[in-house]
Amino acid sequence: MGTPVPESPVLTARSLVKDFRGFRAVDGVDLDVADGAVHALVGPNGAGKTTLFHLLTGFHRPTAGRIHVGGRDLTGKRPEQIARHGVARSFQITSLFPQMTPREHLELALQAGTTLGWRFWRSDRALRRFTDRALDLLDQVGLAAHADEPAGALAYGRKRALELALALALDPRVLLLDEPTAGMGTEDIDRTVELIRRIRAGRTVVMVEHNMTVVAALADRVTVLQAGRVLVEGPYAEVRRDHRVISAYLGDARAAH
Ligand SMILES: Nc1ncnc2c1ncn2[C@@H]1O[C@H](COP(=O)(O)OP(=O)(O)OP(=O)(O)O)[C@@H](O)[C@H]1O
Repeated sequence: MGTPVPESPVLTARSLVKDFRGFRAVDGVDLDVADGAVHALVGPNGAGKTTLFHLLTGFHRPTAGRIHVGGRDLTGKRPEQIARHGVARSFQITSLFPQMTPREHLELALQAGTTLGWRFWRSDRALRRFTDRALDLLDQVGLAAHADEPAGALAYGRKRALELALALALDPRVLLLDEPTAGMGTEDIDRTVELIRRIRAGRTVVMVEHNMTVVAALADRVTVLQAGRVLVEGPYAEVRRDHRVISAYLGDARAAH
């Protein structure tokens, strides 16, 4: 019997750096996201969470360092190339088309994601397949009853649920969520936590999240960033007790609420 091999991470970053005209927003970050985990990125305002998120999804090119997904080096790849390797991110509401219905958004996303040719997906059978899958995804995020309303008329929480469904349309192995509960009231937050619990099955979730109750409810591991660096990394229960985190982040957050 050999030594047990530690669970291999699905997503890793090594010595990741991002400079903006001389300002170092991400400063040598190492990150290991375990396969199947919910991994939260937290930290005070300006810590570099969003910049790191953009680096991991190819929306920013790193100044230095490397990013691997499933053992493959994807450093410097474009967002669509990274998406093709099973990494999808939630999109912001601003990317929704107000006149289009949730079903139409999903059908479009599913069509765009197919490798089948134009002729194929114009056939009735193919279109029906997209419609069935679109309705299935809308059902998963609790939007089945709103499938045919204009997206612009949906309540805020439902728009965010539609963003999630759009990311799920790619059936990603790794799903990155940018502040999934930002701007939500308690009811929508609870619903979103339940939703993430459901959709995490069979995939890995990385989320930037300010709400520590949400982090506590969902995250297996937490990386705390401060001034572009990893301050602490570990399970939430340990991280929340770490005195450096309490003073750098939780203390600030408590003071602010
Ligand atoms: N495009 C940019 N150009 C210049 N500076 C930037 C740019 N994007 C981010 N920064 C700076 O990098 C630092 C980290 O920003 P980032 O948005 O990643 O932090 P954050 O942890 O996500 O903060 P918040 O919680 O407020 O969203 C900040 O000081 C910010 O002003």
